[in-house]
Amino acid sequence: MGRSGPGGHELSLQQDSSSALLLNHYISFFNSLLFSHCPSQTLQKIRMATSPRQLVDLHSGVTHTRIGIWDLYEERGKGLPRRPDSSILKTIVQIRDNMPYVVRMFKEILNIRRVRMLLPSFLVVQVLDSLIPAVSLWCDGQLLRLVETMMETSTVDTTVVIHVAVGRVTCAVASHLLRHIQRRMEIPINMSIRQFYTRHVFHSMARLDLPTFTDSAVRQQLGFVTRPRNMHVETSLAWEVVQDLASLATTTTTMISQFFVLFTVLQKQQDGPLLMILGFSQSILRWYRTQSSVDSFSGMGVWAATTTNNDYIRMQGLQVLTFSPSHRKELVAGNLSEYITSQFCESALRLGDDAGDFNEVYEAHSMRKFPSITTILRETMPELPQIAFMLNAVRRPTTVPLSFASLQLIEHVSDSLISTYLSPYRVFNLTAKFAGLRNLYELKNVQNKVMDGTERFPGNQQSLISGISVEFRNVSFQYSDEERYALRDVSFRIEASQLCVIVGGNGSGKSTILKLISRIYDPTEGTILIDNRDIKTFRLADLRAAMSILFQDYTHFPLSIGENIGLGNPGLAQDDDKIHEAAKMGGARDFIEELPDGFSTYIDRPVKDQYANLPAGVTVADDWYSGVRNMGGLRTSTVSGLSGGQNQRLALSRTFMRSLVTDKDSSAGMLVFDEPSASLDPTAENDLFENLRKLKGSKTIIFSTHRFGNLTRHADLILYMDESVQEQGTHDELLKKGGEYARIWNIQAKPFL
Ligand SMILES: Nc1ncnc2c1ncn2[C@@H]1O[C@H](COP(=O)(O)OP(=O)(O)OP(=O)(O)O)[C@@H](O)[C@H]1O
Repeated sequence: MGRSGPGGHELSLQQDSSSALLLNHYISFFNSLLFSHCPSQTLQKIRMATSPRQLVDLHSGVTHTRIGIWDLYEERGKGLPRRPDSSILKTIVQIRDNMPYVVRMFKEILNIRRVRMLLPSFLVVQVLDSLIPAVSLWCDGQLLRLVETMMETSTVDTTVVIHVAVGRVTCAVASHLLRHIQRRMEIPINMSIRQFYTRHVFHSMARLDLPTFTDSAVRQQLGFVTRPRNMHVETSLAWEVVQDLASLATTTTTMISQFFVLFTVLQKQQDGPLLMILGFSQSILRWYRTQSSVDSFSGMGVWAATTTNNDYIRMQGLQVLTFSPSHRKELVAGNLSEYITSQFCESALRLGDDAGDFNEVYEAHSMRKFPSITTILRETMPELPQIAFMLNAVRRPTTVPLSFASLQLIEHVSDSLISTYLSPYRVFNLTAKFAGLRNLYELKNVQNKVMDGTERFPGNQQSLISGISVEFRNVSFQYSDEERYALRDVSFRIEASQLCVIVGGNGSGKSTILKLISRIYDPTEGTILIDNRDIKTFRLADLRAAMSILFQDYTHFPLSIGENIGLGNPGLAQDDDKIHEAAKMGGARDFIEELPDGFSTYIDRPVKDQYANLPAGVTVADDWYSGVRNMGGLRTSTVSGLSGGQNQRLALSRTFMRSLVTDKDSSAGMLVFDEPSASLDPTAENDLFENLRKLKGSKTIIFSTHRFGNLTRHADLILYMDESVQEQGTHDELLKKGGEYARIWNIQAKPFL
């Protein structure tokens, strides 16, 4: 367990391992009793696990501690700030900087009619509520006076007793009523504010392009603004700020009024000042005790923990494999259950019971140490005022009951005072919320990375009828944070109304070309020309309206099937006839019409029906709910999963929405398909190719695929990709060339022709 210099570390670990070998045989034996459901041969295979604990200096300042299966590395003395930007000065500066956003928020929410009507009344009710503790304290003070008179004269003043009783009951009833009224007003205020800011955030987010939306800094900004703030009630950030500020103001009112009452009550008491000092110092010492214990963990400084224990890592992996629904299909089909159970048991036995997650293991480890003298002293300090009180009581025993009651009263007030004003969390919380408000307002100023152009496209709408030309000139592209180039020095030209098929292996850059054509990204180097002009000069909205793109990783929107298709052309998204026509073109109409709600069916409805708490084992389909479900027309579920091919037909229908509805309405001059036929059955694939061949000559079609088949033979241009364009030409030219394209064609397509 001793320290050693660098290099001695591994050696001493091994020594410890061997000395623990015998012990672990016994551990394994006991474990075998525990894990009796594990196969017997498992037990024979068990090797020894050791949990040596060592403290070894790796290099100056960094210590390594072995805690069970975990390796903890600490850089002592290099304290991390307890919270980022936690200095008082920084906090004040942050609050000052963010104040304009808070003022703006107040102005805006007061423009909402319902809020303008309810918020002032809400604040008045809150202030009234905050005065109740002072009234209640006054009643307590009257009780103290009663005790005092009782001790002096041995009589009880019944009028005071009645006053106190009535006062207390009134306080309780008033408090309950005021809270009820607050809650009643709070819900509609919150709903109105939330609606207002949801619209604001929705607009700011919907306009973001892909590189900006996926940028980590933007995601952080979005996260703070959009994450659900409360598990049960979805409150808005703005409302939280209002609530926090109001609560700060009302707590201050409570404190001042309580102080005033306390002062009035105690000034008539002989040892009042002493009791004040004792009561407050007790609260401060108690606060200090809790603060110090909060400090102790962060006092560890910079640290990191890891485990290299294969058994532990594998056990975690096996648990995920077993409990996650996403692996269940393969687990069952692969007949894996017996194997993974035996593997899990083996690893569990080797590990023993002391392996757990780092926090648990660390806690167990730190509990072994005895508390230090300073910790014990710190724990006992809050008792000192009580001792002083008792010493004083010995001097004047007759005042004990009254002084004791007063002391309790003072402590109650001082405890809540200190926890309110000395709590750093409250201040930091408010500062963080102010910063969140700033993020919320700044969201609409986030600049998209793909800059918009200024020129209209096309200059003449009629020109789209004969397609769009595309040219890549020495284009290279790197995804952000990737070292590798996805495309390197790519050059080609597709003339207007040509059919171009891009082929190549996985990761060869086919999809990336399509993303650059639609300006999802801009090239890192080189230029893309559309109709002989730099693509960056055109307005993005025009460019995208002139193209119809089907991405490989097509997703369904959480909307109805009809709207999913309709959104292929937002201008016609409400036109049912066109949607049906597009569905027919995509080969989806027949199966959609068989669905329970036809084109109105949701594949995965974003709002779930609510049912009374289901007892274990009872499903929604059971009789209990049939009455309400039949009456309300509730369905057991939305459409349960579509096949891969049906999904692809929906995707094609969405693409056809823009391009093929009717020639008159069609605004797209270019159709771009990224591997659209992989899951289609042969008939559907054939229908698709027929449709595309018919369009040849009137629209530019770019089609990316792994499959060398019918379409490549009809292509005006084939690009064979592997990071850059390896071969290009027509089918016959490339076959004649006898390169990679010809080789793969011979393997893949020729035997079927
Ligand atoms: N969003 C991304 N972020 C980082 N790298 C990416 C991203 N998308 C693709 N890549 C990388 O860029 C390269 C080209 O990918 P691309 O998707 O263009 O290939 P592909 O030819 O379409 O492949 P496949 O046939 O498998 O669909 C690959 O190395 C891939 O890993």
